[in-house]
Amino acid sequence: MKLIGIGDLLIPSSYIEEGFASYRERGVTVETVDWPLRDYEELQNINLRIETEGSEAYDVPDTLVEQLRDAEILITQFCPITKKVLDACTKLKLVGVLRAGYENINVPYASAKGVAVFHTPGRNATAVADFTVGMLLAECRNIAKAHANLKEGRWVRDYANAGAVPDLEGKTVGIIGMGQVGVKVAHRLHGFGVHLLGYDPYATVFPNFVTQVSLDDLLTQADFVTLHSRLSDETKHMMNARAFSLMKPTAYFINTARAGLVDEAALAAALRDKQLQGAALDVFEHEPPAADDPLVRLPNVTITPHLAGGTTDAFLRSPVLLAEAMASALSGDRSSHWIVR
Ligand SMILES: NC(=O)c1ccc[n+]([C@@H]2O[C@H](COP(=O)([O-])OP(=O)(O)OC[C@H]3O[C@@H](n4cnc5c(N)ncnc54)[C@H](O)[C@@H]3O)[C@@H](O)[C@H]2O)c1
Ligand SMILES: O=C(O)[C@H](O)[C@H](O)COP(=O)(O)O
Repeated sequence: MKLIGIGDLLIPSSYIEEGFASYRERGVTVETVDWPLRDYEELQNINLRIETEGSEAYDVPDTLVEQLRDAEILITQFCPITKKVLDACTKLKLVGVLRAGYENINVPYASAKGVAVFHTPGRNATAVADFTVGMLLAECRNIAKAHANLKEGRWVRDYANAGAVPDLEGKTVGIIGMGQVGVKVAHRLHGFGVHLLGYDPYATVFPNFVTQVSLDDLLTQADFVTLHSRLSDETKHMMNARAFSLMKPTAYFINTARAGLVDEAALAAALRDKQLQGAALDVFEHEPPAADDPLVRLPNVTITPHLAGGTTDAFLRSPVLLAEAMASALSGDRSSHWIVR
């Protein structure tokens, strides 16, 4: 069997080779190629989504397709596996995507050809959970704003929340979405002595120190609301003007998940009108946001450029997790719950 991994800027070929090294002992030839992208900005500017069969925005270069032809197993992170790739790779049996999301894979077309697609849920949940706690503290304790000021030579000790700077201990944190990231955020914050509320209509198991509540109860009671659901038609703009109006005027909102979960205009209005104390955001509808975007300009917002999932450990771990998940499939087993169905 031949496995070909497509390395990119975030998960290079060497990480894929390392992650799948044990496959060599199982008689699999492991080769890698590089997706010819020049920089990370180019990656962000390519529309990687394959909405439906036949509507594929990205034309995989012919030179790359030629290098993939012999693959029986293809591993990719962001490189789209389009109809063109799937038609060219006539021996293909398995595709592994080094991400939780798989919108860059033409899953319906792969399935129709009998090719199983694996994904890697939770691969960077540790990274995002750590970062979320950092963002929460950064905003309510003005860490990033003070750092920026002092770097510019300004000794500023009062910020938008002057007179209302909180301790975490004893406060209430509401977690929306108790999946891979949400649960890890709960475990981290438990150590701060906060009361934890959780809302997730689909999660079956909540940690025993998280009280399961309705979304409205969470929004009304929490001093901090942190968002960790996945973006779907159902969750798009779940944080809208009504949701922000339910929150305490002293409360903070943190989003390290997806911008589409939030009505950004409603959030900016709530922050400007002091319906909310502050926000910390890692994700934006337009990345990068315009310099005059209110969420960039407002004084009660801490912002970062979509950094939450980006630890070296997460990038190194992704091929290892995927290799473990796909191992039983080498002998034809198609029962893994990491197969996209
Ligand atoms: N900023 C970054 O760098 C970065 C990196 C990785 C992941 N993410 C994002 O973080 C978020 C969480 O990722 P994850 O791995 O924990 O996903 P996950 O799929 O494990 O968890 C998502 C949870 O959302 C829940 N959910 C679905 N509909 C809901 C609703 N209507 N209300 C509340 N909860 C609902 C699901 O039941 C699930 O438990 C995702 O949006 C993901 O795209 C961001
Ligand atoms: O940076 C992120 O948000 C994610 O790591 C990236 O966009 C895709 O990762 P996924 O959630 O699909 O694993």
